[in-house]
Amino acid sequence: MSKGHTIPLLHFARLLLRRNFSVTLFTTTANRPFIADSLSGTAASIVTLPFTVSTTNNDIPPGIESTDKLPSMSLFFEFAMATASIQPHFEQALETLPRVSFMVTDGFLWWTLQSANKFHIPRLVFFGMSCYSVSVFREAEMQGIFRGPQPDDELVELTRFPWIKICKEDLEPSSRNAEPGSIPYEFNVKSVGASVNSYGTVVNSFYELEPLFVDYLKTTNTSHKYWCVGPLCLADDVGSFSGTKEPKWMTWLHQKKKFSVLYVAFGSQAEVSNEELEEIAMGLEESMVSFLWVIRKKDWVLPKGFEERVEGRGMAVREWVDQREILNDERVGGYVSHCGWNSVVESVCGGVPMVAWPMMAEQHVNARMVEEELKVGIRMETCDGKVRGSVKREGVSKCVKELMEGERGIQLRQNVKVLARLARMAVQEGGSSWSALDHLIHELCRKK
Ligand SMILES: O=c1ccn([C@@H]2O[C@H](COP(=O)(O)OP(=O)(O)O[C@H]3O[C@H](CO)[C@@H](O)[C@H](O)[C@H]3O)[C@@H](O)[C@H]2O)c(=O)[nH]1
Repeated sequence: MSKGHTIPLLHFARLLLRRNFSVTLFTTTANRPFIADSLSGTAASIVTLPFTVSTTNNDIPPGIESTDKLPSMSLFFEFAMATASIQPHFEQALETLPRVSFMVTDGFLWWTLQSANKFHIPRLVFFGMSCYSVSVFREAEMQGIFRGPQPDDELVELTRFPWIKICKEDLEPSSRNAEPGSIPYEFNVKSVGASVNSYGTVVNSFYELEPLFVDYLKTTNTSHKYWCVGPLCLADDVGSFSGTKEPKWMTWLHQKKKFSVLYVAFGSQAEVSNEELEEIAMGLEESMVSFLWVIRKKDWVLPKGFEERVEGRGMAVREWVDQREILNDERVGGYVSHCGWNSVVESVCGGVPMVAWPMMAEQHVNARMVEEELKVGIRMETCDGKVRGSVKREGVSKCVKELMEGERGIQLRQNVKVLARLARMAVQEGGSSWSALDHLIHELCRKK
């Protein structure tokens, strides 16, 4: 019930359909059109379950069934906890299905493990995170870094991976400071507990991207399996989600030169403040680079005269775009990204280097991976150099110029192109992700 989780799961469904599996998608009323649209023309069945949010203080208006529609992401934990009301409907529907080989459910829907156990169906978890971030969080947790006495922004070396240094600020404050008994704490305990006790995890990644971390997860927890079957975004032809009429931004993009356009977008749910939007606008204007900027916020007004001043060179849109199509266009030469894992993977597959500007969830650790481990991006400069420090127009302008016009940008583009090639090889017949899916199918279907 979050676009960043739904989209890769839909791609995974396509992979299974292509291998002649019969696939049933469970969703809720308001989410059904998105799912049905994405899977149109396939043989997937869709089951719609009712969802009524009932929270203690009624902060979540009725009819909200996806995190990108929440009035504020601070309501996320209440929203996620409320999904447990779907469980009886889910189980009723499971009773009507023919024999099920396995279920793949979102890591946030912890209660699906109980249902899976009741019906003797192996549950595979999908969290949508990289093996790098799961490994880093696990090691940091075991070393007690997030509860240590050091200042929030002091970097601490991971004993297991000594070249990686992280600080408390790399973990979301709502998780770091969650008190036992609080909703965030209970939610984390439930979802992590259910995940650990599930049969295995499906990962939207590929072995060659992060071999050390895939091996680490596989060897440190032998009772739980990991299958890297990605990049899942390659399961679908680019552009297959779009309608028939070319959107105005694609027509605009098609008039530009190779590698000349900077794409700026922050995923489906990050909350960018009005002050930050103002700094982005002014930074992009000052940089003189050509840009395509997706502003999700409907009620924020662009600075006076901005559109006239950047006319021809820059375009700002508020619609839902086909991001994969944009990142696969050779005219796009850089991406200012919040580092949601899907966006990182899509950027890698498109061969597009990044300016990493993490905002929430595990994105700060993803940003470290992008810059320090994969070497396919630079970190957005904050005014005080701190991980969660504020970003000003000078930082925006400097970083995007470095990416689009500097020597470092050229090197990063070369690095990411290598990974893009490896990504394609991984999903081809005989590639690592192809084989991982073979093993998954063989193991779970033979088990039945
Ligand atoms: O206009 C838009 C906006 C988004 N997208 C797509 O939406 C997805 C967004 O996913 P992601 O980049 O991962 O960002 P979030 O939506 O913020 O994802 C959440 O889920 C991810 C997977 O768990 C986490 O890595 C993130 O931190 C978390 O915020 C991607 O496939 C984008 O291509 C579009 O196609 N068009």
